[in-house]
Amino acid sequence: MLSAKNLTCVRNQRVLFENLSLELNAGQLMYVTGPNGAGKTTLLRSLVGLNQLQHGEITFNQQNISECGTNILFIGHKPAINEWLTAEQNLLHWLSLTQVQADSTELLYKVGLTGLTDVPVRYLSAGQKRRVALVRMWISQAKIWVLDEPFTSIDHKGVEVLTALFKRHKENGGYVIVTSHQSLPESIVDQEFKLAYRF
Ligand SMILES: Nc1ncnc2c1ncn2[C@@H]1O[C@H](COP(=O)(O)OP(=O)(O)OP(=O)(O)O)[C@@H](O)[C@H]1O
Repeated sequence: MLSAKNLTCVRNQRVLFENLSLELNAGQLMYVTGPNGAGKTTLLRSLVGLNQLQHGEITFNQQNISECGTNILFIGHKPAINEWLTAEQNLLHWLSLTQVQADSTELLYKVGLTGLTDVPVRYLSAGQKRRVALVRMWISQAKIWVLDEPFTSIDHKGVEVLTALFKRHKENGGYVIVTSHQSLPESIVDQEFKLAYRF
């Protein structure tokens, strides 16, 4: 179980959230919603230990989240990709950091990036760049996926592909925490967490 207890975060003298607690079980997806500036990104970064909190504790199966690095896949809303390299070169780099054996051509086909072998990422469209960033979901062995706005710039077909991937991850006992300003299919959402804007 992923558990967060009594999280408090203050930014620029504004309390974003206070005594916030949540729990997510294996095989569940949590959809974090809220207006611009409410603190969704801050909450997601906090959940994976990338953000300093004023107060609170986050554990995964009773272990502090800071000790669970290999079990977490975090994809932020800014694509953490090297734009001077091609999609395949980025993918090969990520593969080299894992024990996963995978065919890069097949993976790029799965994410809809076929035929862009020689194109540096900086020349790709916004949606194609997003797809490069998201390819990490296909090679990840992490149980916990924390995804900030994964659907931004992604077309209808791409959203369907991602939704199917979330479903498969859940069926395999994975955890998914996702923010989106687009609505998610109800069938894959187990919990909606509404973050209010605090003044
Ligand atoms: N490191 C930081 N230093 C100062 N202020 C910050 C920092 N990180 C976030 N904030 C502020 O915290 C607030 C919440 O930001 P956050 O990005 O978490 O919101 P959000 O709900 O994800 O918004 P959006 O829907 O627009 O993406 C914003 O007012 C932002 O300026």
